[in-house]
Amino acid sequence: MDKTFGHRNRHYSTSRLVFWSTIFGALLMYIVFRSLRSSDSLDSSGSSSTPLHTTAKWGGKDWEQSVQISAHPRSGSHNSVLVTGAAGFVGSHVSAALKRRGDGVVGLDCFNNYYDPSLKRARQKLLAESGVFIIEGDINDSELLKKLFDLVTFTHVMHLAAQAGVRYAMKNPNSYVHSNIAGLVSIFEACKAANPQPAIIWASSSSVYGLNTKVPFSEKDRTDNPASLYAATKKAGEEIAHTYNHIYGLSITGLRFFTVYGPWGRPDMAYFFFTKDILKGKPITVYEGPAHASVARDFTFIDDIVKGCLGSLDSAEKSTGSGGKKTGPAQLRVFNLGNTSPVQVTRLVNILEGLLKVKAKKNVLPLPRNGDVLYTHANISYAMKEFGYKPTTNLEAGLKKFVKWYLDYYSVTS
Ligand SMILES: O=C(O)[C@H]1O[C@H](OP(=O)(O)OP(=O)(O)OC[C@H]2O[C@@H](n3ccc(=O)[nH]c3=O)[C@H](O)[C@@H]2O)[C@H](O)[C@@H](O)[C@H]1O
Repeated sequence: MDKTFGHRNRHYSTSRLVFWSTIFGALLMYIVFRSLRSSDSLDSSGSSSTPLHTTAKWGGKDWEQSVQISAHPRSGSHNSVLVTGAAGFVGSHVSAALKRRGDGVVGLDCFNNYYDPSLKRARQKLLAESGVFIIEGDINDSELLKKLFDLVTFTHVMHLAAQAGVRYAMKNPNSYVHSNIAGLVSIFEACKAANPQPAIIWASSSSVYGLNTKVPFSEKDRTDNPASLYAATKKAGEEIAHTYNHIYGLSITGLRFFTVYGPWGRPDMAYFFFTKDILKGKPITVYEGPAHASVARDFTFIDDIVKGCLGSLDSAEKSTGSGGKKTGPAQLRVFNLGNTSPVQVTRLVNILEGLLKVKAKKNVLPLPRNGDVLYTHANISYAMKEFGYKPTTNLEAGLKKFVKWYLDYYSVTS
């Protein structure tokens, strides 16, 4: 009996072993598959098609205390600012500048993997050392936003979180809808429901000018022909801002940034990966327009952009709504924040070759139909008049500061 059982047992235990090992194997495969998909990091071509937002965790007594301490302004300042995208390029520089002058600053960032998250973590660490707490969370998390507005009476929201990048929009369109449309509405919804309502300054883009031929670009120009989904989501953002201003009395200022560059920049931008590839001896692709026309950008150094962001914040009027109703007309503005002197991309490469002391290996290709435009050029007279915006760093000087940072950060001996 025992034997049979034994035998059966043995037979039974063998079949159980096979059964459970099959289950376990399948489970293991599933876990590996899921973890591969969630850590689906992008190669430089940005091939992932999964939305780049992440589910993050927040809350608890310690967390609430960190938020309130970080949001508290130093004496002499009355600003408590929520900076979304605070671990990003512009967001981290703006957060540091606000904190330096005594404003209370709380950051919010989803730390997605659109580009190397370790760069975002390094920015987060630097900001933590100056007393800026960055919450890991998604701007679409309305629960989180409500909690933040319950904890802090924010005077301003500097909304810089977005899915950036003109060309990547063709690879992962959902990420642009999630961050630049749904995310913007989520922020506006939280602000409209707050009492008192904050004033909002948010990142639009020079790309809204799209295929316009009248240069330099002025805020009064029509922006009806965006050339990329990225540009279209920013243009849509400006229309959405108009409705939240009109209905709820939110004071809203849109900032059309013109190809921002500088230390702690974005690895997905040409000046950054050109530097990396030139140092590695890898070829770079330089686009050219029809009839070999050179492509140009009104490259704007990050320190000038920070001045534009703070000037916009300081000149923003209060919102006029409360409890979801407006009590009077509210301020609605859009500013060009550029350098007013476009430079050809070929010139950018020459400057980098000089700074890096390495000759670039260039492949010249026609500008692909990937959403890129031939040129940008900002008319900044409106921002100049409204709050004295005045860029002071030209491309040579700015790239010198960027290259110095790059060589140090990646501890590359040039
Ligand atoms: O002003 C903005 O609102 C946008 O600025 C930035 O977009 P762009 O101005 O396109 O910058 P970027 O990609 O660095 O290409 C620079 C130049 O290099 C050319 N370019 C690019 C890649 C390449 O391989 N070769 C090349 O010649 C390319 O044709 C272009 O002429 C931000 O990414 C975007 O998020 C948004 O903020």
